[in-house]
Amino acid sequence: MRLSGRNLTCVRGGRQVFSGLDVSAAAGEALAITGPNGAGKTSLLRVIAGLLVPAEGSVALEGGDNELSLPEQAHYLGHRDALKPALSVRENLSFWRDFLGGDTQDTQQCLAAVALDHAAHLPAAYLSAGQRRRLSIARLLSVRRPVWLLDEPTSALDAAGQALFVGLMRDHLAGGGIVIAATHLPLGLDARELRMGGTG
Ligand SMILES: Nc1ncnc2c1ncn2[C@@H]1O[C@H](COP(=O)(O)OP(=O)(O)OP(=O)(O)O)[C@@H](O)[C@H]1O
Repeated sequence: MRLSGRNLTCVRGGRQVFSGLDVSAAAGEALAITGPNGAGKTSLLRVIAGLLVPAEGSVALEGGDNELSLPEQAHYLGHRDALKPALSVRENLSFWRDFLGGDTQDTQQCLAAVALDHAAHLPAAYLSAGQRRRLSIARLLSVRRPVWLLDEPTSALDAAGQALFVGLMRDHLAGGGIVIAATHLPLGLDARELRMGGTG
């Protein structure tokens, strides 16, 4: 399996954010997208996730499931944790698992994997920033998808949370998954780097 984007150009608000960009990652590989604020890291992730249409170029996943589109085979973990504050931790995760569908996993086990099982009954509104991030990470586990697109995934995580997440990324890579992460911090695992330049 290989994800490849060719000759990608992204225009936002009438301004070219990047152009002629190639990006690729093979099964079992982590790619760290780095660069200064405004370089276009989030924009690139959103193009790969199918949330932004590139002005030029295209992205494809070779060797994936031919019946599914790339966005259907990818998780996008953005800056903001997409949680419903009035729902409990468990209900939030169940919602995402049912919404995303496909190869679903046991909710309680996913919460245990991010050390949130003790808080399963709490409304998401009560969670700390780090706990909200852990719940978002549990979404990656609740439905198996080969491509993880992560925007600053370790923001708000404490040292234990970062170590836990590194372990989950390693497991995902060992299972033939792909990780593409926009980050200002080292990912904590072997990763190829794609450095994006600032455009001022
Ligand atoms: N909705 C939008 N409309 C217009 N311009 C936008 C929009 N979203 C982002 N941009 C612009 O696109 C450029 C790239 O933004 P992007 O968020 O991709 O950068 P980034 O590298 O992820 O930055 P950071 O490190 O600060 O997260 C910025 O100049 C930003 O102002």
